[in-house]
Amino acid sequence: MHIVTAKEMYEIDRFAIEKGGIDGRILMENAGRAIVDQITNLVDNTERILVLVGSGNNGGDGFVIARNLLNKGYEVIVLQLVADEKIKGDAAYHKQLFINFKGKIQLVQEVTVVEQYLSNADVVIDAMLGIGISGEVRQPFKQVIEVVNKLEMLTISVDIPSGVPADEGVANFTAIKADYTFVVELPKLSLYLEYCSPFYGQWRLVEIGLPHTTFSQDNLIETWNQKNVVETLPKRNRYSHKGSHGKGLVIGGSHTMPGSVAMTAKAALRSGSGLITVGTVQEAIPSIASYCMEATYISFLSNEGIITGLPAIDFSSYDALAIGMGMGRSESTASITKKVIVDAKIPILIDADGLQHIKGDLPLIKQRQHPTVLTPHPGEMAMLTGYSVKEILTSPFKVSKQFAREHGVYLILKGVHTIISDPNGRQWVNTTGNAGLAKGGSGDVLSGILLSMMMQNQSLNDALTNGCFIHGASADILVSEQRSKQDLVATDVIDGLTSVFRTLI
Ligand SMILES: NC(=O)C1=CN([C@@H]2O[C@H](COP(=O)(O)OP(=O)(O)OC[C@H]3O[C@@H](n4cnc5c(N)ncnc54)[C@H](O)[C@@H]3O)[C@@H](O)[C@H]2O)[C@H](O)CC1
Ligand SMILES: [K+]
Repeated sequence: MHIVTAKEMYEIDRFAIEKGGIDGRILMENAGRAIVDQITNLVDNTERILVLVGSGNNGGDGFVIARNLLNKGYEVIVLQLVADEKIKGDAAYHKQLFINFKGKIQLVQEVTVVEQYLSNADVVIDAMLGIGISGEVRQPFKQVIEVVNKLEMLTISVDIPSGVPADEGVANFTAIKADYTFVVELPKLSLYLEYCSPFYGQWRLVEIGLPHTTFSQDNLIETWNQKNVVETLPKRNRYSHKGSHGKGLVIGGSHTMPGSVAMTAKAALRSGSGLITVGTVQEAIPSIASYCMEATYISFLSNEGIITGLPAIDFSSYDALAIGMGMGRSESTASITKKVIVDAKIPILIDADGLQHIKGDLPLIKQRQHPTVLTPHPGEMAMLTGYSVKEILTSPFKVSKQFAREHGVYLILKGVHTIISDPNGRQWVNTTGNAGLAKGGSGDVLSGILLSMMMQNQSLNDALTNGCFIHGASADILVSEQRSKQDLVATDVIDGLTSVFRTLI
């Protein structure tokens, strides 16, 4: 499903009205009624409802909601926070309908008066500001937002919690902290920004009759969900053999960090790879092999438990490789990473310490004729780009698209909402995963799943989006059935893969 910016949402709206011929007042009616259907599941009609409306169409939705709740026997008051003349067009039409239906509207701009009304209500519907917000929230909205947040009453936002920007790039704002948000037709970008999404509370889309098209193909951002995985993940052929599912190489590990490559290898095997070989230091092989008996091993030259030399490897005998996990950050591991980037004429995934090593070698990556996948978390992304972590979290879509295009890489920016970008600038947001994954080793497991997916018979975009989905889905199933976010560890996520493959896909 497309994720839209405010500009794209307005384009779709304009298309529906101007080319499609649908009346904007009907869209507003549809929005309000669809949201009322949701509200009636949450609130019973003995509760007193206060609807806060602003000057735009978000306020217009508020009038439709108020009228339809009134029709259903709810006690509703609308507090209009702007002067009458500010309410125009479709919103004015629906305001008039509410009046005709004997609805009560109070024009209030004093925050103390708003506070009195709030103290006599059980539920507040926030229809102050929608996707049309620009700049900092002005008065009286700012104070009203602060009062609503302080009271901690059930708060339901229309389309977007008032004050939250629709798009990325705005780091500081004052906004309603909603319990529920009913998002009109398509998800807005800010739903997938970790500093904005908590404001939405629980959210759901409501359909109002708009087409799900976006017009600027340049900016395609989509969610990747179970339906997409089911459609794209290749089925295992009855007549396939181990060679049909990929032969992968994992390079990394050190004497003090054997677990990382062990988890990558095991996760790759548990996600369908045919054969996995681990290239690591001699000292680490016995412990890794006892955990991952299905893999084969290449012993790398080492000194004090750190890889120092790359043996002769025929990279062309592998379908893909992953490098960097637990490798350490020495000069020798840096030069090995560089050599692999140049010599291996196969798809490569670079993670963890490998990412630290490539900062100065990005031109080498651009020259590669085979795909390169980078899997940074925001801290590593900051290291690679020179932006601060805050800047990356404020504009993760823009920063990752720019980077993927500029360096010709597939980029997986890991986070609460992992963003997958391809070298053409297309982007997807993963929809699975939970806070239980914020632990050491999660990234190693993800790398293994991705390596495996890269070797199956699917496009690289599908492989990476499917891999991210499967990783998060394993954690989600575990947390809902046997583990908690507290005790979940990375190896559980490998064990949980079986539930994902058996039940979800
Ligand atoms: N197709 C759709 O998506 C539909 C959406 N609907 C709803 O309409 C809003 C968007 O409406 P719009 O009139 O464009 O903007 P807003 O209501 O969000 O607000 C504009 C309003 O607010 C004033 N304003 C702007 N910035 C600020 C600020 N910083 N502080 C205070 N006031 C501000 C501005 O002057 C305008 O008057 C969308 O979210 C949906 O809820 C339709 O109902 C159905 C179709
Ligand atoms: K709102």
